[in-house]
Amino acid sequence: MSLNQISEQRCFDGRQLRFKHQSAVLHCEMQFSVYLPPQAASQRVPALYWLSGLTCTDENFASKAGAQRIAAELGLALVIPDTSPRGEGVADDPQGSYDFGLGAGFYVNATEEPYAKHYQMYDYIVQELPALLEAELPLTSLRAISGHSMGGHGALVIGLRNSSRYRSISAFSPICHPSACPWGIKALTGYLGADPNRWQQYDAALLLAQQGSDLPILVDQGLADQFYPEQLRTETLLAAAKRSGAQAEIRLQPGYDHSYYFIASFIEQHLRFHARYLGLLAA
Ligand SMILES: N[C@@H](CCC(=O)N[C@@H](CSC=O)C(=O)NCC(=O)O)C(=O)O
Repeated sequence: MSLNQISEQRCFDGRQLRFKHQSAVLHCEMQFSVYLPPQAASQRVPALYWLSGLTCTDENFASKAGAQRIAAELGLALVIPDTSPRGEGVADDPQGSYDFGLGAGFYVNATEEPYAKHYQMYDYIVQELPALLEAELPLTSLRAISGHSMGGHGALVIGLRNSSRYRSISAFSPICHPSACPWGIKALTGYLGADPNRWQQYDAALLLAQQGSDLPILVDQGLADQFYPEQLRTETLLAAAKRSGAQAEIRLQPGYDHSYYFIASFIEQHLRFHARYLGLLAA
């Protein structure tokens, strides 16, 4: 067993678990959380991968979103990775700011020094973690992907680029067009270098406009979000969906901000959306 369990709590007759493991891709020890619904005691279950935002660890979503009750009802596992590599020797932002480096891996494979050795979060989420978890835990290979803000960007990019590995994509308040917002430009320059041509593979609005989507997409964006529209650029995703004819529902929700109160308000709808495409609910 290459997973070391750190903690366990009973939750809606299922198990809220936390593990650590040595990541070969990230070259460091990582922690992540998993919720196993009660059905996982007797059978393998599909999983929703949740990618969190800037400053988060694997604990924010597990403790704030209130997703476990519906996940237990549906028979859906929740896999909640950390947001960056961690530990001594992992380079951070030189200024120690919250939007780059530790807690801000942006789900890319870095090519620039001193980040390239550890900041390989794209491969960690797409390849290493599912392979590990499907070998060690009662999970099927049916997956969906979702996330918030930086994690919404990660979910959209990873889902769009890996349509054979997921059944559906959703996002809350995603950074839609990182090539053209302050958070994104800082991160993509730092991890990938100054050439914007290298950023396109990690830009959901550009990917969606160019290739459309083989997967259904659900996005919720609060209209009282302090980062909307400057950082999130939701209008670019709306335009890309329209242009490509993708099966994308992008909802603007009056009064909601960027917080986990917003996520908690709509997470049930996102879980039921994914459950339909994972075969857990009638279409
Ligand atoms: N500290 C920053 C804002 C940090 C922040 O709002 N983080 C969000 C995600 S933002 C995009 O990726 C978050 O999820 N925080 C954790 C939580 O539990 O709310 C600032 O001061 O502006």
